[in-house]
Parts: sequence; C-alpha cells; structure tokens
Amino acid sequence: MFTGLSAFPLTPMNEDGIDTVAYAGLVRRLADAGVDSIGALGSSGSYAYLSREERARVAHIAVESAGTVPVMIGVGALRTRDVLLLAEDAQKAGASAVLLAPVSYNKLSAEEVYSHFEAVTRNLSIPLCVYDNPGTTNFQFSDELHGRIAQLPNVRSIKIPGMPLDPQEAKARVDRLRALIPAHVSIGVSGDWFGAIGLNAGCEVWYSAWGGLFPRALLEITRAAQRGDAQEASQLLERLCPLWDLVARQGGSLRVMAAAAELLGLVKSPCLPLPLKAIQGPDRAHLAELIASLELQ
Ligand SMILES: N[C@@H](CC=O)C(=O)O
Repeated sequence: MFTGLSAFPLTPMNEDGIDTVAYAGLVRRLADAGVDSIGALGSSGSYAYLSREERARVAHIAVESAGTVPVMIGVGALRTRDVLLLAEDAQKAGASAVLLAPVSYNKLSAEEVYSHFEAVTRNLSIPLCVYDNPGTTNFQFSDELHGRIAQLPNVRSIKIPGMPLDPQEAKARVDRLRALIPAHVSIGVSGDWFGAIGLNAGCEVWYSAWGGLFPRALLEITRAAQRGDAQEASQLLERLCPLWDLVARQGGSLRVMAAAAELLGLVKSPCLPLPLKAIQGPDRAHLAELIASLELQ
C-alpha cells in the first residue's frame, strides 16, 4: 500500500462532533477516484484535535467507506500509552496501517523518540509509517534516527517533509536516506508542492493533503512520475503554483483545504474543530477563482 498517491482527507466537524455523513462522502470520493491509499487522521484530518472516541469513529467510517482501498490511520499522541490505545482502536477498525508522528509538548530527545516507536511497533500487528513532520511536532529526525527506526518490526514507510527543489539535490537526498533504510521500507514525500520532485527523485509514495480533496489532479501528476515522465509530472504540478502560493501565504494547507471543501459543498461550514477556522475574506474569494480556473475536482 505504500506506493503511488496516498490521499489525506479532512475530518469534517459539525455541532455534534464528527460529520459522519460528509466524512464518508469524502472518503468514498477518494476511493472512486482511484487513489492508492487513504491517510485518515493525518494533520489534514485534524487528528490532534480529536478525542479517542472521535478518532475510533473516524477510523471505522474510513475503513468502511474506502472499500478495497487500504486505509492508514494516524495514531499520534503525546503519551506512548495513548498511542498504544489508539493503535489498538485502529487495528480493531480494520486499518491496513498506522501513521505515527512523535507528537510533543516538551521537546523530545532522539532516544525518547526511538523508544516511543520501539514500544508501539512491538505491540502492532499491522504496518507502520513514520510521520516526520517537524512543523507540527517540533522534532527534527536525523537520517541516522530514520535508519534505526526503519529496522524496527512493522515499519514499512517513512513520510518525509519536503525535498530540495533542485532535482539532483533531491535525488541525493533520497539516495542518502535509501542507503540507511531497508529495501522493504518505502520513502514517501509530503508537502504537496514537492510531490513531483520527490517522486521524480525516487520516492515511492506521495503523502498528499490536497490529494484528499482533488484526487484526480494529483493522481495525474503521480501517474506521470510513475511512468517516468518527470517533465510532465513537474509541469502538471507547476500549473498548481497559484494554489501553493495561497497555501504559503496562509501558513499551511488545512484552513485553505477546509475553505475549498466548503466552497465545493463537500462539507458544511464551519467544518474545522474550533479554534481552527477555514480562510475567509479576499483569499477565500481568490481560492474560489483558482478552483474554477485550474478546473480542480
Ligand atoms: N501531512 C499531511 C499529508 C501530506 O501532506 C497530513 O498529515 O494530512
């Protein structure tokens, strides 16, 4: 399951908690578009804002609605004990894999992160993807730590943030990591504007937030890269630059994705867990124009 496009849907909320109908619709839409896997409860799925019960509910709906498409469930939490419970819930829901970020409040040491992954993988019976996302966890993995964690049982993929923009430097980055991790562990790129460069540099999977909303456009890029058409993949991604510029201006994808989902009528407004809010004002109007002009669907 750790190849191609892994799409990360939003988790829409309403006044009662999870908007289960809208969520099932978002997941079915991804499965119908033909994504290779679905990443439920990633950062785009607001995992850090939800209770254990809400997360278990989301995991069940994701697996049920995805049909035959494998589902990976985010199980990150501050305490190892809570991660173990969340991983148990994900396995009970029928998840194909779990995604684990070293969530922190106090800055974690490399040894603490290693022990955390060691404890979780020891208790898992499904694959795990290591979620490297310093922007939200405040933890910077070294390549050496990735190499150590990748040797643990059940580790099958690493989701790395970003990529050098120069193709040769990107390839060197992937090659350096590849030399440290076993062949059965795939390397995935995230940060959507790096998708084509990462796949072209040898990443096997694109972990994509916007793939959770516009699967067809991002699948086109993924398939071009997979068939070796690096130029086509880069050009298709560059076409979306105005969207990436808007995301950069807003400091991340989540609030922009929420507004896009609301504009498309895929979720009701407001759809994010408070205090988060979808973008409003001129940038929201600009987003509506972009969705139309870029023919995103
Ligand atoms: N980081 C995103 C996915 C890829 O960009 C998420 O966790 O939702």
